[in-house]
Amino acid sequence: MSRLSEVLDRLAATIEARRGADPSESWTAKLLADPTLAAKKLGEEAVETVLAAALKDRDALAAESADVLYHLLALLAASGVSLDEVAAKLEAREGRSGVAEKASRTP
Ligand SMILES: N=c1c2ncn([C@@H]3O[C@H](COP(=O)(O)OP(=O)(O)OP(=O)(O)O)[C@@H](O)[C@H]3O)c2ncn1[C@@H]1O[C@H](COP(=O)(O)O)[C@@H](O)[C@H]1O
Repeated sequence: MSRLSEVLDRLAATIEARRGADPSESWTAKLLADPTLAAKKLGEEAVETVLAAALKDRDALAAESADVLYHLLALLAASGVSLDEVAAKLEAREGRSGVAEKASRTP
């Protein structure tokens, strides 16, 4: 398993463990209690990621990417979408050509 897979697994478990925790003491618990807030924060972090890339700021790009991954995991947990469901979507795309698929959808 890659280092990223391992840390994401640990983070997902930490997020699950925050269910029912006091939102005034845990940002994660606050996101879990409010999927709309989680979606908004994910959008903000995505924009900050795009800006970091545009500025060619490698360190900021890595840091903002970490924010995106954390907030995506929190949004999925808040919305009741399991990581297995996301994995199934990715698995279904394995081996397919993105370019060919896009072309087949274009009249
Ligand atoms: N990985 C994170 C993580 N990444 C970001 N954040 C929080 O997400 C919030 C982002 O909000 P803002 O964008 O408003 O804050 P900001 O990023 O400081 O502001 P900008 O620099 O973006 O303007 C901040 O409060 C960060 O602390 C995180 N909060 C928690 N975790 C993980 O979740 C675990 C549980 O933490 P609790 O949330 O405290 O239970 C932690 O041990 C970490 O592993």
